[in-house]
Amino acid sequence: MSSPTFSLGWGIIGCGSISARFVKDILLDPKTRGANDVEHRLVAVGSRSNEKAQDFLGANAETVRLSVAVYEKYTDLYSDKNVNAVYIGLPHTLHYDEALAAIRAKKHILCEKPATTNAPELKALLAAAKENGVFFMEAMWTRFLPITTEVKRVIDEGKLGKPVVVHADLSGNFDIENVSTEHRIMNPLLAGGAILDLGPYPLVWAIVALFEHPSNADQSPTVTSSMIKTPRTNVDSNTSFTLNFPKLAAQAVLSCSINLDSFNPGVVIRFEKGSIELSGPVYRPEKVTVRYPEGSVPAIEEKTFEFEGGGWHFQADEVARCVRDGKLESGLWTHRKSVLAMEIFDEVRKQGNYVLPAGIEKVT
Ligand SMILES: NC(=O)C1=CN([C@@H]2O[C@H](COP(=O)(O)OP(=O)(O)OC[C@H]3O[C@@H](n4cnc5c(N)ncnc54)[C@H](OP(=O)(O)O)[C@@H]3O)[C@@H](O)[C@H]2O)C=CC1
Ligand SMILES: O=C1OC[C@@H](O)[C@H](O)[C@H]1O
Repeated sequence: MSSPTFSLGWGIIGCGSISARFVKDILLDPKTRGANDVEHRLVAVGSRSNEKAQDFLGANAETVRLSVAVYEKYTDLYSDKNVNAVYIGLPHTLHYDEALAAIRAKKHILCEKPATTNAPELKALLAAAKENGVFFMEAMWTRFLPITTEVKRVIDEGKLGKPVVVHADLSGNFDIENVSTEHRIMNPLLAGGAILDLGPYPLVWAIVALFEHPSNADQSPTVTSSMIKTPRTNVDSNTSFTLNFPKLAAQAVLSCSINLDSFNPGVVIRFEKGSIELSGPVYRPEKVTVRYPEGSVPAIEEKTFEFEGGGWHFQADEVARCVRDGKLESGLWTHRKSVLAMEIFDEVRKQGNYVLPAGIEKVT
């Protein structure tokens, strides 16, 4: 007899752009992606504006047919007994306060990237999650894509030998000469700039290929970085950071920009005996090209990954499975990896002298 499907009730905080994409994905039938064991219910949304929440629900053909509670105060959503897990879709600087409030209300958490504004905030959140016995995961959706599982398979198979260098970039053109200085990408009060918004994606590929490598033995890399800031608001427009993994004798050369389009391939992982290239946006690559050592048959292998939806649902399935199984963290995107990411970003900001306005970092 097959096990019953586990159903997770979601409360969404913030009716902005990424929340809309996440909701659209979780309302797709999980069977379209081969997930027969979990399903998702949209139970409630929290927005500072009731009108905006109604528009948010009205914009999605699926949600108009559902009965979804709307809360104008985020804290009221945390008290809704029907909400099992809260998705935090707010600008970076609000992740800490809102996740903490939801944790204290005993809700499981999926929190957008970067998990917090700095590492001390994240460590405090994780301690609170542990104390309250709730699951917490940073929404690093790229780690849960089928293409990422394939990249791991190729690395683990060992035909390419040891990884030596990872090159990865994520750029996005936000028209920074003209966009409002209030926009979250420009506004220092919302920790704007490239490193915290786009940096998590080149970094995830360094974590997949190098940090997770068994020979790295869980060692944190050393960090060297450089930043250019936009004179309009002094947030970083272009940042490069290099990570050295001494145990592996391997390096990641990573970058992110908010004033350029992305380029292809955005990720190249070079090994002793071959390479892996990923094309398409580095947050959701579509094609993987593996170049095997000379004489291999085949010498080159290409695979394209397609699925229904945007790809944010795979991480939601992970949350549902972990909650079902009583886990407090994911085994794939662990607390350790989120803390590592925040520690790297803290160091990059320190070396680039990117100081956030007083009071923005709630724990220092
Ligand atoms: N995983 C992914 O692919 C992506 C992740 N992100 C991450 O998601 C987060 C949100 O980004 P995004 O959805 O693009 O941002 P948006 O600006 O589109 O939405 C953020 C929402 O937060 C709420 N909010 C509450 N307080 C504020 C405030 N002071 N200023 C602005 N908004 C506020 C608003 O919702 P309301 O008014 O309804 O309360 C707003 O709509 C970021 O941390 C970003 O890194 C972003 C894009 C893609
Ligand atoms: O997570 C993200 O991915 C895509 C980018 O355009 C966006 O700014 C960022 O937050």
